[in-house]
Amino acid sequence: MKNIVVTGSDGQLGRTLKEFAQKAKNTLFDFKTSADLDITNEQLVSDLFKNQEYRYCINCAAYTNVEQAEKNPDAAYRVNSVGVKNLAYSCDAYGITLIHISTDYVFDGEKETPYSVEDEPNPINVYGKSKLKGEEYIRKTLPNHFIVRTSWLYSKKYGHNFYRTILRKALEGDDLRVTDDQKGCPTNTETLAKFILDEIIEGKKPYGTYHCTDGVPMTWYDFAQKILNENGLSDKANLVLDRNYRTFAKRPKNSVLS
Ligand SMILES: NC(=O)C1=CN([C@@H]2O[C@H](COP(=O)(O)OP(=O)(O)OC[C@H]3O[C@@H](n4cnc5c(N)ncnc54)[C@H](O)[C@@H]3O)[C@@H](O)[C@H]2O)C=CC1
Repeated sequence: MKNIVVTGSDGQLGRTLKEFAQKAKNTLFDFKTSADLDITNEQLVSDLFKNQEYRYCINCAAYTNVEQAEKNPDAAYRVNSVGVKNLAYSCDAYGITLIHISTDYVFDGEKETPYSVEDEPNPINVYGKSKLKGEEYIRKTLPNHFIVRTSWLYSKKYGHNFYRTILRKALEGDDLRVTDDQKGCPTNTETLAKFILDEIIEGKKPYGTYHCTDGVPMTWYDFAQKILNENGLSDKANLVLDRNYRTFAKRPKNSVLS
């Protein structure tokens, strides 16, 4: 019987894993929301891991608001770096394998071709820097780890994400102003959840760093078009290419992961 704890289980990936967990055989899941377990609290993490016989920890907990992270870097580092360090230390102490999710935003976006796991990270915003620090703590302290970088993550059912926002605004009849100055691979949380459960845990992949995306590079504008097409809204919605769209945080121009 595999015993798996999922941290940050109230986010879009956590909720997708919860749905998939119902079908998993010979596996016991313990889903911890941010209210059940604050990963920034070292003592709480250690007490929980000491008293349970977990074999894996899937860390879905993160500070994911890229814009807010610029304004409140301490909060981002607390969760994405210190919180991850706490998990890595306790996983090491109690023989637990850590499956941690990271991001395409560890790269600066200057490369013309897709980023491979061997490419040198060089984040250009606080979110990316805080996530890279988390990766580094894991590599330093815990041999039995998987770091899975993904990109432009969305769920059709859960949470706040680009897919759901475009759909909602289109249905409300709002103008959709979207930029095309970044390229990445949108990734459904279902793809990532399957990769974690089927390939990493069941497939027994070797420890290390992996990239997992839906594999089709596009701009945000292309993605918006795809969402509208998929939902039969292309003719009704007013999608406008907005090259003046500015964000507070710098974003990599190309964050396509190989
Ligand atoms: N959303 C995206 O576009 C991308 C996300 N990722 C990564 O994928 C992973 C999953 O992301 P999502 O499901 O989209 O995020 P999300 O924002 O939907 O969920 C994150 C969860 O972490 C929880 N959390 C925050 N602080 C916590 C703390 N101190 N202790 C415990 N839980 C805490 C939140 O309550 C939330 O439920 C994250 O590691 C994220 O960095 C990577 C690339 C892109």
